Amino acid sequence: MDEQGEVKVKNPWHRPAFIFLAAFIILGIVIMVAISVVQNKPLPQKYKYGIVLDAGSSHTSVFIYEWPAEKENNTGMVQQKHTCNVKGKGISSYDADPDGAGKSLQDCMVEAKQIIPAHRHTETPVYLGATAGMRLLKMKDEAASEKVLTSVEHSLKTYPFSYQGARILSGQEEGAFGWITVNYLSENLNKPTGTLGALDLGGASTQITFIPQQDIESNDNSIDFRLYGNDYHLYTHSFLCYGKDQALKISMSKKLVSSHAAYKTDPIELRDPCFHPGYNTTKTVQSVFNTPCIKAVNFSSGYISHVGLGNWSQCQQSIRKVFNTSRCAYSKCSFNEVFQPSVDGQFGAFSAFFFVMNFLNLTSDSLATTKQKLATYCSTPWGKIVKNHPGTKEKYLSEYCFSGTYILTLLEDGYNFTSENWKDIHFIKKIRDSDAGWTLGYMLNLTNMIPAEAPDTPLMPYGGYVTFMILFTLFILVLLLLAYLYFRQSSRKAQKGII
Ligand SMILES: O=c1[nH]cnc2c1ncn2[C@@H]1O[C@H](COP(=O)(O)OP(=O)(O)O)[C@@H](O)[C@H]1O
Ligand SMILES: [Ca+2]
Repeated sequence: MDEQGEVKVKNPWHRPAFIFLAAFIILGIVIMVAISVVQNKPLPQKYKYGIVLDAGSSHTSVFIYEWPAEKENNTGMVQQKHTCNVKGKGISSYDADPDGAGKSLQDCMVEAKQIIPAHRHTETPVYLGATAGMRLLKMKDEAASEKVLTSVEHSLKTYPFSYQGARILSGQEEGAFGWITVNYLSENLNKPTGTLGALDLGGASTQITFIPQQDIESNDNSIDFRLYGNDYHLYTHSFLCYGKDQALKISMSKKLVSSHAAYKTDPIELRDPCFHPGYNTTKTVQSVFNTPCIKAVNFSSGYISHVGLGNWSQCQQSIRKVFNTSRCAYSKCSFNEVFQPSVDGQFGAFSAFFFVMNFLNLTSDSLATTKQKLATYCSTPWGKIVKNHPGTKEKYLSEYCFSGTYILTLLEDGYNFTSENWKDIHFIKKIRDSDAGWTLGYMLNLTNMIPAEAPDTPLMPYGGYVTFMILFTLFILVLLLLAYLYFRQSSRKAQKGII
């Protein structure tokens, strides 16, 4: 009994090393909890949806977009989930039958109902934006354009989605939203890298938008944005009547007006270098002159015999007459007295720029080679062209020589691209599986999905966070194990002392 009273048992819990170890563990747990709170990331991911109808001059397309609900303010998160092409022509062609415009959207809207999960329907916004076809109809017959818009509005309101409006976009909006789309999809907006200029060719108008190196001398052509904490000062212009379908009408009307034969023969003969040799089709005068882009003229006949000559250089000469480059009230102009700074940087050329150049296989050649190949293509007999492309719509097929030459002339003589910077034009349809065009930029803007300031970024990327948590947990387990071993050894020593 006395022996026991003499042995001093040292309490291992009071050793400084142990206190240090315990403090370390507590600190570790506190850090882990703090990071978990900051990094809190709910799973599984929920998706949201948005619908934009692109009511173009030639046709309407319905775009369905999808994005993770928690990440809507991060760049590059919205993706195109589905597109549906509305059967028939664009809504502006329903001027004499406005109800038909609304009805034409039915099939694609039913498809949208099937694609978007039902529980998301009521919160899914639907926007319809009409472009140059409706701008022209409004010029020609404002009441008719309003009836068409009312008809599509009634139709869109019958679906379970959240209808947000149907309106005609201005040319500046069309250009600016196209620019936002291509730069959002290329993830250029929150990085210090350069941006991509946007070239959009439609049927009734064409847009050019880019960040210029020099001052913008006309207010009409200037747009300012603040996106993700960066200021953007954009040059943009939309040429109404310079889409490829209207440009073809203008070009044909000029040929008809300048040809004496046009006033005498029946049908009027139009010998056209922009169509293939052997091409010979009867068209109505009305089909060329039915646009506010051309002044009405009286002819001897209501019919045109459109005869192809297949001469590329003559074709280009005739197209040059469509651009007026004689006067400019600014330091520089593109054409028709419109201010345009020198083109600068890389450009994405989409919509009909892509359709035409891709069909002609001219998306990656030098300017000189492009001209040579196009000249050969235009001189190819019509019969051979039809035989070589059995699946292609004859209207598109007959017009590719004109459209290709128009694109070249617009880019070189209109916008002043040269053989040096031709390689900076990238003919594109999609970027990361989403179509280049104004629709995505329009929706991002209206849903406030591009914040003016950069959103707060998490402390560390998700992968890094998971790795950190695993390593940290392992580290703490090892510390606990060491503490246990140390405690056991100390107790044993103490017990040996007792014995
Ligand atoms: O596969 C194709 N080959 C050639 N042209 C096409 C093809 N698909 C669409 N297009 C053309 O692209 C243009 C699209 O213009 P859109 O209808 O968007 O008019 P807008 O933008 O002037 O309102 C039209 O000229 C149409 O004919
Ligand atoms: Ca368009």
